Amino acid sequence: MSEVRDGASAGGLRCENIQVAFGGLKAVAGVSYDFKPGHLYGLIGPNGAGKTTLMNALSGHATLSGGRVFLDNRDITRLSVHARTRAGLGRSFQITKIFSGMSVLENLQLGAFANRYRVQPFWMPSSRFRDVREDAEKVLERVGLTKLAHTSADYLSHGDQRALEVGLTLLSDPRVLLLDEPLAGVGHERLDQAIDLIRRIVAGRTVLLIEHNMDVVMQVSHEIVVMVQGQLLASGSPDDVRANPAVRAAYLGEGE
Ligand SMILES: Nc1ncnc2c1ncn2[C@@H]1O[C@H](COP(=O)(O)OP(=O)(O)OP(=O)(O)O)[C@@H](O)[C@H]1O
Repeated sequence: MSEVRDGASAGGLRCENIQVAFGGLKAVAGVSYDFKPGHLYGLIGPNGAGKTTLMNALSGHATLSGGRVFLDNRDITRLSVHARTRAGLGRSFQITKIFSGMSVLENLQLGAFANRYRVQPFWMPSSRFRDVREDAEKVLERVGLTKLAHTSADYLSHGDQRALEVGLTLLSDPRVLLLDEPLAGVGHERLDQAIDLIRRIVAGRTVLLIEHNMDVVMQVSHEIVVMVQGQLLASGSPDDVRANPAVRAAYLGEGE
C-alpha cells in the first residue's frame, strides 16, 4: 500500500444518494460515499454491479436520476464533463480514447492543446505551442513512454496503451483521478511495472480505481469499496473487506 501524502488537503470527493437508471434498470441505486483527499479507493464488485456507471455519474458522463456530487465541498452535480475536468476531476476509460495514426507524443500534444485551449486548431500543429509541448513532454516522462514518443500509438502494447491513456488523463493534473481498469490487457510480465506506474502517478491525488485483479487492488488500495446490484455492500481496509462474510458470499467467494 502506498503512503497517504501529508497535507493532501484538496481533492475530497463526496457523493450523496447517487442514482442512475437505464429504463427500468437501477444501475446505481442510491450510493453515498465520502472519498477522502489523497486516498486510493479500490472499487470492486461483480460484473454489472454498477461500478463504471457510478464512475460515469461522478465524472459527468451519466445522467443522474437523483443525488449530488461534491468536489472539495463544492456542488458539481450540474457541471459538464469539461467543467469538472477544469475543477480538478480526471477520468480514464475502459475503452481506449487514443487516436490511431498518431504518435504517442502527438496524442499527448493534442490532449494538452485541448486541455489548455479547449479546441484543436486544424491549421496549426499543436507541437508549435511551447506550453503544449512542455505539458506533453512532462507527462510522457511521468508515464515512462519517452522512448516511445515517436512510435505510432497503433503499435503500442496493451500496457503502453494503458500508460498513454492514463497520461492523457494526467495532462490536466487532476486532484481527483477516476481510473477505470487502467491495467486491462496488461500482460502478467508487465504487471509489476504497471502497478509501479499507478503508484507513482497517483501519489497525493484522490483516486477511485476499478480493477478486477483482486491481488492488485488489495495491494494498492488504502480502502476498498464493494458494490453489488447498484448499491454499496461494504467498505473498509483491504484486510477487513477480505474477511467480511457478506463480501465473500456476494463476491470474493464467487467461483470458489
Ligand atoms: N448505457 C447503458 N444502457 C443500458 N444499460 C446499461 C448501460 N450501461 C450500463 N448498463 C447496465 O447497468 C448495469 C451496471 O453496469 P456497469 O457497467 O456500471 O457495471 P460494472 O460493475 O462496471 O460491470 P463490469 O465489471 O462488467 O464492467 C448493468 O446491468 C449494465 O448492463
